[in-house]
Amino acid sequence: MSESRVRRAEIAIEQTHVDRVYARLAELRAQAEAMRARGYELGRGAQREAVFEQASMLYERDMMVFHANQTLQTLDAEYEGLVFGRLDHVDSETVHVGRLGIRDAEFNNLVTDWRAPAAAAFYQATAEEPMNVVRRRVIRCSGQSVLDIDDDVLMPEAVPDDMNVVGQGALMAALGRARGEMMRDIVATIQKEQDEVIRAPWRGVTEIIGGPGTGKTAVALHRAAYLLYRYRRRLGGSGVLVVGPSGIFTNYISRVLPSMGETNVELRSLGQVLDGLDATEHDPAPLAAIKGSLRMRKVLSKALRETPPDAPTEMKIVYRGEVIKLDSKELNRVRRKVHANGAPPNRSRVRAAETLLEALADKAESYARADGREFDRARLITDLGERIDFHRFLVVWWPVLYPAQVLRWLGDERRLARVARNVLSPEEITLLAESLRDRDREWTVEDIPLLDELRVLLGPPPKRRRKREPEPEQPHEGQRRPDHYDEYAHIVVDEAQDLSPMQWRMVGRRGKYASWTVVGDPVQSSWPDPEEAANARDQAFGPRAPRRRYTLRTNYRNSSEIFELAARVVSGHAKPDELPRAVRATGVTPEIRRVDPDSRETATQVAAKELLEAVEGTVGVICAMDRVPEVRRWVAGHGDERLKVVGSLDSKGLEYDAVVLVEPTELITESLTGRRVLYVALTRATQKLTVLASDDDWLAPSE
Ligand SMILES: Nc1ncnc2c1ncn2[C@@H]1O[C@H](COP(=O)(O)OP(=O)(O)OP(=O)(O)O)[C@@H](O)[C@H]1O
Repeated sequence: MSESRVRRAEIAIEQTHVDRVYARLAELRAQAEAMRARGYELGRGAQREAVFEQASMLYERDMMVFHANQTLQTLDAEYEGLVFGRLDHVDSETVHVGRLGIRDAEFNNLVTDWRAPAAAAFYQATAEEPMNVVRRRVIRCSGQSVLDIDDDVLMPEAVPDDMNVVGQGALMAALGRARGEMMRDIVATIQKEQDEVIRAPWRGVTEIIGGPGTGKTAVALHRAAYLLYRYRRRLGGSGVLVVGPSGIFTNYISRVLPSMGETNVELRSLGQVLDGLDATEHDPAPLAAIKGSLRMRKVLSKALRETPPDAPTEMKIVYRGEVIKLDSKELNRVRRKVHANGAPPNRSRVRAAETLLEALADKAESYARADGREFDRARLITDLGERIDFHRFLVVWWPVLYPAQVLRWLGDERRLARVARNVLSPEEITLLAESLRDRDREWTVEDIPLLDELRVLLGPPPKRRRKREPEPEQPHEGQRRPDHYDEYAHIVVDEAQDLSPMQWRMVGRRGKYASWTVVGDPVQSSWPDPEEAANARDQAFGPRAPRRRYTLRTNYRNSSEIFELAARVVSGHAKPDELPRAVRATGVTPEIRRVDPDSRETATQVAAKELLEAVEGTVGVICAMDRVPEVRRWVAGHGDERLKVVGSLDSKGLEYDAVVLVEPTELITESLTGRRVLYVALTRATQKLTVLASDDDWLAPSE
């Protein structure tokens, strides 16, 4: 038989199996629907029963509806190719591997979940250690149709006569495929070194180190899916948080987990970690360095002890015909005394009232003593403590403080200089005050950890009393995170090398009892003080957390030609063994075009057009952050959805079929860690790269 007929015949065999799987899926769905309906029915019946039966029926109803909903949620996920693999074992047993485990009515496995131990050989078997697998087959589907198959023979000596082997290289085929706007899952082609990381124990801290394109992000997301599958009880309730560098990035990876049926995962960019805020803009590098440094803790904790700008500087209250007065010095003394207790200000209202009353009593006592009068201290304290004018004063003198308000106070340079004395330099104080002064300015990504720090330092504002409304009766729809609960059971931090110490504190707060998967490439780091960040990071993990570290060494993204150029640019900043090995040669070398500044716009338009024509998938135009609006205007005319303009810092973690890189030297000069940012930008393309440069500085051997 010719190769193509064999292939067609084998595809037909797999199609028959896939058809059985979908038929069974429809049955399971119908059963789950019926169960849910029965559950509701039971609930209605319960209302007529005596209290005891009622309670047990309602419980049963809740459980039925809960399980039915969970099953439906799993069955309804939009699986891209439910079945994607098959193992033929030496004893002729076959196992189909998929995104979900499905059994037939007799409890035989139709599909084994990729995360189950029985599927591990799909990723771990090699020719050296075949784990009794004769043939490993990758099945590529679109919806319910089998498009293609690809086989690996692991035990050539054990191939039976009637076993056909088709094609070769599912991995290379996957790597060469066009990229879309969203990252895809890699369940069908996870490599052995990656699988080890995915299935590593859940406790403690799992660090994934590796160069660009080594699949760190993909592996971390698959690990989250794996952990949720294996430890659903432990992790399901308080959930998994994935923190990425930018909104563009979290959007880019947002389809991966749902495509594996996992929805109990929260994806947040660093600008979104604090509930209710969504910062996207970055501060310039020198300012970001100040705001990210641990020194800001000192500044903030001093700032909130200051007198609020609008607070009265004097208190006068009339008691029994006499005016008792506290001047600003005396009031400040009272304030200091309350703060000396160390409790958050929003929790110190009562103490502030008591201390103020004591100060008023001291004052009145001194007047009385001077006049030789009798004085009833306890009486004065009780009387004044009940007076409305005393409380009116208290709410403006010791107001409830909100993080945004306190941070804005520091826009007043004199105030900032007072609280940052000996902590920040005068230049730093000027720079920071200037950035916080403008009230119309949106919060930046770097402001968010400061606001979060203040949130904790200030304590929660007292709750307004509201009339309690009865909760509407609802059967619970599965394990849900409680609202406003900001702790997680597992936290994945991507691009961890860039987190500032203050950002580590913010993320650490959400994982006091969590286990961690931390992803990074030290060579891509854009944070200037790695040691300070490492300490903050260790604090976030907790001192006793067991740690394991994995290094991924194969670059699956870039063609070897593209990666060679990137490696050259960063050579002075990385040890040779820190750079990964790109496995896919395309024969297409990157193009470096010399453009003078006047022709930049046209050159960008031309290069973008060429690349859009040359590749099937996405094209990214990467430039310095400052240049983004201008470059967006230049290429707006293309009107092609596949074309995206992105600033250097926002390009982290993303990838495109082809990239136009505009003025590489500008990427070096705009950031504190220069060449590393350029290295990131140069490693975004899978197939083609065009660099437009008006100078050669970026190519010069680095210091
Ligand atoms: N085993 C695999 N099979 C198929 N594709 C893979 C595999 N491993 C990685 N890839 C692909 O390689 C590309 C790079 O992966 P990913 O973005 O996870 O790398 P990264 O290490 O996080 O990169 P960077 O640090 O540069 O952002 C992605 O398109 C991913 O799907």
